[in-house]
Formats: sequence, C-alpha cells, structure tokens
Amino acid sequence: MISQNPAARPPIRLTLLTGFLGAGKTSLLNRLIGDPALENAAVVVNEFGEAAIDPLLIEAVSSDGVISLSNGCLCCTVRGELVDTLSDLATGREDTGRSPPKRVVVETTGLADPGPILAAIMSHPILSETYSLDGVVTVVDAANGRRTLAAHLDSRRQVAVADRIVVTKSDLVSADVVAGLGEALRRINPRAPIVDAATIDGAEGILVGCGLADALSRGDGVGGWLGEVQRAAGATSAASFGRATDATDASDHAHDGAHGSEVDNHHHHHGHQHHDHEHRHDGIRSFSLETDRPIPFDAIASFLEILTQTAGQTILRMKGIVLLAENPQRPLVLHGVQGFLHPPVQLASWPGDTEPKTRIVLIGQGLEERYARDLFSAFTGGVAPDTADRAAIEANPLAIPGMRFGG
Ligand SMILES: Nc1nc2c(ncn2[C@@H]2O[C@H](COP(=O)(O)OP(=O)(O)OP(=O)(O)O)[C@@H](O)[C@H]2O)c(=O)[nH]1
Repeated sequence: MISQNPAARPPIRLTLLTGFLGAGKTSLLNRLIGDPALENAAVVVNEFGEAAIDPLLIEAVSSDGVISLSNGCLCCTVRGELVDTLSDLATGREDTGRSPPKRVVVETTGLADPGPILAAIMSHPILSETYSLDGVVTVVDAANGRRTLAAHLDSRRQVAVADRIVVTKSDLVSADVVAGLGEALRRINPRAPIVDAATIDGAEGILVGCGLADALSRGDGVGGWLGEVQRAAGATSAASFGRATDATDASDHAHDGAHGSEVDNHHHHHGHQHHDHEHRHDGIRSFSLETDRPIPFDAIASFLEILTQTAGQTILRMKGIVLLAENPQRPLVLHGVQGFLHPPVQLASWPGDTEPKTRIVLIGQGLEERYARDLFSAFTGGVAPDTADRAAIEANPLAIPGMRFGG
C-alpha cells in the first residue's frame, strides 16, 4: 500500500484527541473543523460500540475527510486498522488523486488509553517517520470531570499523558467547580496547560500547537514544551483554574540544581484527601532528569535502551532535550511512549535563550524515580559513591537495585 517514499515529504502533524465518554470531543471537533488551522486535515474517528455515530456528527467536513474505523476500541482491537489508515493517508489516495493531508486528528473512543495508540505509531517503521506528534489533547468535562477522574483510572491516564487539557461544559457549572477541577487536573498533570474551550475561538490553542516547534514559535522555548512554564495557550484562561500551585512548584524545583533536580509530584499525598485518596495508589507521577554535563550519544542511547527495556511498561510518556558531547551546538529531541522512542531528531541549534543542558521529563505509572535517576546518573557521569556506574551496569545489569528484566 506504500507506493512511494513518504519520508521525502514533511511529516504530517498528528493530534491525538482523547477524553472520557461524553466529555465533548466530537462537539469540539465539530466546532473547530472549519478552522483555517485545520485546513487540509483528515479526521479519524473511532466510537466504542457505536461505530457509525461519530462520523455523522462531524458535519462540516466532507465525507472523504473523515475516516471511521470499525467498531471496537482504538487502543485494543482496531490498532492495526488505525495503522493501515494512517499509512494510506500518508501515501495519498491515488484513485482520487488526493494528496496526503497536512494534519491528522485521531479522535479516540472515550475508553481508550492513548499510550498503546501512540506506541503503535511510534514503533511503526514508516509511520514514525511520516508522522510527527503535535500532541495529545485531553478533553475533560467540567460537569462530570472530578467524578470521572475519581472513578476511572483510564481517565486519569488520559489526563496524565496530555500535552494540553481542554475543559468543556464550563457553562454548566460554577466558577468554583471549574477551579476545583483545575486543581484536581494539576495534581495528576502539573505540566500541561489547561484551557477552557469556551474562551478560545480557533483550533490553534485547542487542537493544534502542542509541539516543540509551536512552543518555540510562541517564544515559550523548550521549557514551554516540557511543561516547565505555564504560559502560551493556557495563559488566557489560567485564572479560571485557580492558582497553578503544582505547576509553579514543579517549575521552581526544575531549576534547583544542574544535576538531576527533583520535580517531585507527590501532590496527591496531601491536601484534598477527601477527593483524591483514590488516586494515591495509582503511582502516576512525573519528574525530570537533568544535567548540564554533555552526554556522549552512545551513553544516552544505552540509558534509554536499558530504561525502556526494564521499565518501558511503566513509562506513559517521555519528552526531552539532550546536550550531546559530540555536537553540543545541536540538541537531540527525544519523544517516547511506553517502551517506544520516536526516532530522535536533532535541532539545528539550541532555540533562543534556552540554556544548553539535558532535561528529560518522564511521566510514569509505577515508575521508580530513584531507579530512573540512578540509571541516568550512571550513564551521564553523575554517579554517587557506592552506586553502580555505567561500566558496571553494562557488565551486569543487576548492579542497580530495582533493575529487572522483562518488567
Ligand atoms: N452545555 C454543554 N454541553 C456540551 C458541551 N460540549 C459537549 N456538550 C454535550 O455533551 C454531550 C456529549 O458530547 P460529545 O461531543 O458527543 O462527547 P464525546 O466526548 O465525543 O463523547 P463520546 O464520543 O461518547 O466519547 C452532547 O450532548 C453535547 O451536546 C459544552 O461545552 N457545553
């Protein structure tokens, strides 16, 4: 089905639109589909149990712009079909002379876990080259959001991996409820900007513009992409979501030390326990690994390989930028999900006033922070006394406490 070399074209930007059942994903797409930012975009929808309904709801797009996948959950049964559809889109439609779209928005079923979908795309040899992830946009309903988050792990995972969180139905509830939801969302994901769909007109700032290039063109820098600063699209409506306590804390800590500072996201262990006690055993948290010491390419490659081999299943998302020893002027951009890494991209230079240092943000569920930090230190030369170094780990992977294979 792949009839020409798709890698010759600029990558197609991919947005994964997720959110719990009834959160308002289709309504949002309907509202935004005619927006210039979505010009020449294809929409792929998948509806659990009701395959035929969602495509009909997407009114404004011509019928061949919306591709409906068969009945079944995108993250389980129809992953192969999604991969085929994305491959077909990337090569264009020779029968109709249709050229590949500039963007693809994949609307997942409300029950989908975005991780396996992203993993299927990133681990695919052709799709990983032809598509670049703009971002994961997670829709949360202001009226039911807190209840849904408390009751459904899937919904918390959708929020945890989001690059942007879009709150819908704020027209149905008081400002206090919206602010309370904002706090609950920040405890799960302190990094992603939260926007109120009602306050933003166009698709930019809601559906598109989550990628590194977008953060750079907005002047938010690498920190904006990594979620270290809460600005950009979130700024216009941040006030509705209360003080960004957690995000600010994370950002402050992120600048604490050059060698692996603590971005500790223990928020669910204190405060508001009457709402969040259910979350405590999720083990969903994020932290960042940092060093300003340049890292040889093979050291970062080995670190990533061992981390993904041993703890890949606990990594929901990974984003990062690396200061390479061989080529310190040109940072390496990392993007991963579960055990899979998108082929690393090297930027032409460090953007703007970004300080050249390595920062890797890990969002995990059950991912042992201590283990990730020790491994990172071992491979980047920051080993503490009495801790295994890189040579020891490569000779004997069990040298690090907590190391296990096949996990
Ligand atoms: N008042 C109000 N209603 C909304 C808003 N957004 C969506 N709705 C309503 O919420 C219901 C569910 O919206 P959908 O867009 O179908 O939600 P969905 O996330 O696509 O749902 P699934 O495909 O079932 O997962 C519909 O009745 C919408 O009209 C909003 O911002 N305000």
